[in-house]
Amino acid sequence: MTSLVEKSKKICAYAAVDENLKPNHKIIGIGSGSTVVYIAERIGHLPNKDQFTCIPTGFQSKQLIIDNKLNLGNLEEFSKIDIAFDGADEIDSNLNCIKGGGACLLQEKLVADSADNFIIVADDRKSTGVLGKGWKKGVPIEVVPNAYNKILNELSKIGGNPTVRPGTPAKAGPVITDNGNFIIDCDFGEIPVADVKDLNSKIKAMVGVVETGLFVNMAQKAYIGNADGTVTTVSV
Ligand SMILES: O=C(CO)[C@H](O)[C@H](O)COP(=O)(O)O
Repeated sequence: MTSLVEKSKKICAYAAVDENLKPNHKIIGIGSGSTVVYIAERIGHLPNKDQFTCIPTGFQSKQLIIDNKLNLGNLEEFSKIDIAFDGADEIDSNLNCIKGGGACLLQEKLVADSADNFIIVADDRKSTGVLGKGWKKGVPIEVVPNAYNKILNELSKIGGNPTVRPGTPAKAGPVITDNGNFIIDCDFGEIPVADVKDLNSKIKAMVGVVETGLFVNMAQKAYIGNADGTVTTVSV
């Protein structure tokens, strides 16, 4: 039986596609995770699906595009994306997000940054208003492998509690991203909305950091699927 959470992922994803994908859109960014599965599914059901080229944010995303028989593109060829849809691990009241729970944050941020419209889809557990309130695993940070120890020290110095994400039990040693890097998850406790941008800049300034999972002022809209079957839309 489909769980309420799964249903809420589906309704928000379907609503996001139905209300935002326009006839003039040609290039679509497809994010990663379990909620965007329904984004690809919905686009795959459209009679005009052949008019779109979809840009993936990682291995799983690429498979979603292929499985739904959508046209697959890449950022090298299409550097300007009309609209991108993605999930989130947590969303604050300004639509800043923590992303990277699935270790795809670098490609996700590249696609979001290239998109004219960036739409978040998530079930209502993710919309807490303050980053770090519900998502307790920390901010995902992609780092060059041989810099991890240096960056662990630097993150501790700015008040974080960092750990290298383990690949166990599937793999001994750290998770390796689609880009061949490590992920550090760094808990900063609750991050006030006014502090998110500054924290992101501090982490980005550390040499060896490739990208952070803090998506600051990137999303224009979020579609939140509620357990009662309704969808809440938030815009900035
Ligand atoms: O950032 C991500 C992957 O890196 C995902 O978008 C995020 O983890 C949300 O996933 P889900 O829709 O399964 O909750």
